[in-house]
Amino acid sequence: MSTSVPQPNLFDTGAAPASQDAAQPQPATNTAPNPANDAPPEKAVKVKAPTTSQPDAMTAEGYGANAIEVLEGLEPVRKRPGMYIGGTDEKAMHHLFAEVLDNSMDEAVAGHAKAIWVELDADGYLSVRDDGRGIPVDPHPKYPGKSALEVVMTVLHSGGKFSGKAYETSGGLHGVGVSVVNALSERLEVTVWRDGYEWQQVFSRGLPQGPIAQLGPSKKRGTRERFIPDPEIFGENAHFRPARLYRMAKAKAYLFRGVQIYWKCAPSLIHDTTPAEDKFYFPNGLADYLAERVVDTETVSEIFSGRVERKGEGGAVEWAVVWSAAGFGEHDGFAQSYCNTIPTPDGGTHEAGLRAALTRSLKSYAEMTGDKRGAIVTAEDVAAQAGIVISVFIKNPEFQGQTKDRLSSSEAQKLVEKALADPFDHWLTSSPKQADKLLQFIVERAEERLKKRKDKEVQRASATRKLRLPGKLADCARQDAKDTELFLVEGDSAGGSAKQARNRNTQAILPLRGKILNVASATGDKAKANQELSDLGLALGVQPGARFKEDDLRYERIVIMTDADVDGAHIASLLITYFYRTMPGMIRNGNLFLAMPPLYRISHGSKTVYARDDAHRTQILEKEFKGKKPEIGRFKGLGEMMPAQLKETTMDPKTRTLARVVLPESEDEVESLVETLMGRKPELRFRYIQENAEFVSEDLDV
Ligand SMILES: Nc1ncnc2c1ncn2[C@@H]1O[C@H](COP(=O)(O)OP(=O)(O)OP(=O)(O)O)[C@@H](O)[C@H]1O
Ligand SMILES: [Mg+2]
Ligand SMILES: [Mg+2]
Repeated sequence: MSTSVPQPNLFDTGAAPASQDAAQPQPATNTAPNPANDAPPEKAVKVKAPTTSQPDAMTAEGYGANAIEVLEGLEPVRKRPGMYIGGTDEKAMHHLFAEVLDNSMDEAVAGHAKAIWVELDADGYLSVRDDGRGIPVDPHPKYPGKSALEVVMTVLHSGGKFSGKAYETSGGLHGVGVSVVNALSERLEVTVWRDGYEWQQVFSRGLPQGPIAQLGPSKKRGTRERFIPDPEIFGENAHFRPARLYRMAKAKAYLFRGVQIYWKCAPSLIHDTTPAEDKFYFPNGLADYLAERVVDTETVSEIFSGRVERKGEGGAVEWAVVWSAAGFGEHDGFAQSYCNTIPTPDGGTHEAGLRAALTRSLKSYAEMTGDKRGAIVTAEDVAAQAGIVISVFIKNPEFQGQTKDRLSSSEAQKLVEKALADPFDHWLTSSPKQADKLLQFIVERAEERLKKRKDKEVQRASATRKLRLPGKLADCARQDAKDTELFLVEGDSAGGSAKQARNRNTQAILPLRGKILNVASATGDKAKANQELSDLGLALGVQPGARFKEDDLRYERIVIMTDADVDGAHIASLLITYFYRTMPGMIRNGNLFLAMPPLYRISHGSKTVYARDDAHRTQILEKEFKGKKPEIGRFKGLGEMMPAQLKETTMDPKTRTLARVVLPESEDEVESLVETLMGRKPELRFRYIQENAEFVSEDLDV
């Protein structure tokens, strides 16, 4: 209700001066009379009881009981068709057909009809006839003067499917369907053959065009509805599409093997390959459907199909499942489900029950045959590449929402799980060869899923880290760690050569300013050393110390590549010590390596051999160049080598030698090792690296 809030009456053009009594409560125009109000008489005249003829009924003041309308009969359907058929587009219009067909299917499923005739005439009329019991035509006890047929056609929520007496399991649920079709049809004729007579009643936009008429005796049985959608609702240009009707009719026939559906369409309406006449009859039901669907698909197994009926309990389950490695057309897998022949495109409890049953049986088969990998299989893996069709018939189904798109009856899940368990167990054990193949296939799906998840994690992790990678890192292209290498190179010039010599895909280069790395005996610029070390940590993807996690390592191998001289040895020892102190797990795991760049290049004629050190040189001279006077060159550093040389001698996995850094076995050795490496005697360090026998084991790279 409106209240008398004090308001400057800005719009008042009447006699009362607004300014004078602006502070006084002003009765707003059109409020209900208020006897306690001291309003001036001329204003009271304006106040009158609301009537429907009031022009401003849309204002808040006009919103009274009169604004609350009750739509009678089928009016609401014509006012809000979207609420009943999901819109007024072509899809919605074809839903009219579904409603009428569903009613005939209910009659067939209930065991009273055997055949359904669908016919689209040249003038746009669609008719659906069945040979069922016929809609009752006797007078309705609650609506004097009206036949049951007229009630069914004109009263929402009227029908024979509420109690479960006339129909045990039905797609019809709300008693709304055919009345909606009637409301939205320009003209609808119902013909009923029943009790020896033919009856007919005609409607237009839901309104009877006369009483029900008895046309004469007939031995036929059944119901026919012939109708044309109302152009006022669907538009002048809306027409039924033969191909669409054909598809819908055929799909229904698969869902109930006890029905034959005859299709006929005026040839003048057909502009594609849709047949003008056809008959749908599928004695193997869903198995027939799936077989037809996968006719060009290579499948992993035969179709697993079956039907279980709970006699007397009003429940039945029918299913067909097959797996394909290549997928089904554009889909890897698909699931089509139905409840009481109503499609449930959003799935629901029946689909869940099927997945659960298949998964459980498959896992127990794996266990029975001693295949441990069955443990990782989930319902998701089972369904990922499966073509699934399932249809259940249950009493009082519950759907989510008005559109019946998703089944929510928990009973359906139990029913399906129970129904499928034994047949699938049996199917598996009766053909072990096929079962093993299927199990193998599904285990692979599970492994794929796990791998994908892991890859995703790695990718995500490296994507976030990538943002923080040190600028001087030349990263490799590969995102996951497998088979990748990080070369820690001394100095920018060697870094440049290494960048040219590397395999971009798997090898990354991080140039380091080695000298400032001496963390243990650091006397110099600590801040710069820290920057260097934090760059190193970022590149590796790990954190030093307690938070080090091996799995974070961004590369499989970390290769220290320094010059083959005293300085190089020093830097290598500093790095090894740093890793040893802060991330020993990396060494223990065998991720840390030393590159073995040559010190000498020995060539004679076209023959070139590289020597790691003096001893190696002596050995080579004796073995390879005996009696000759080869040219011997000494590399002053990595930066001096041609990229191709560096690649061949030190970096290319096919030709290089890497030494894996291993931890000494005992604590004592570790102590003396650190002393040797970190002490202030460079000669010791140098010798140590040169004779790295106990410390570095040579590992030919694979
Ligand atoms: N072909 C038919 N043969 C026999 N009875 C029918 C037929 N079509 C409709 N009926 C009767 O008319 C009733 C109303 O049909 P309608 O389609 O309006 O509602 P419903 O099928 O009960 O539920 P829903 O609104 O979910 O379709 C049905 O319950 C049934 O009793
Ligand atoms: Mg219905
Ligand atoms: Mg009805």
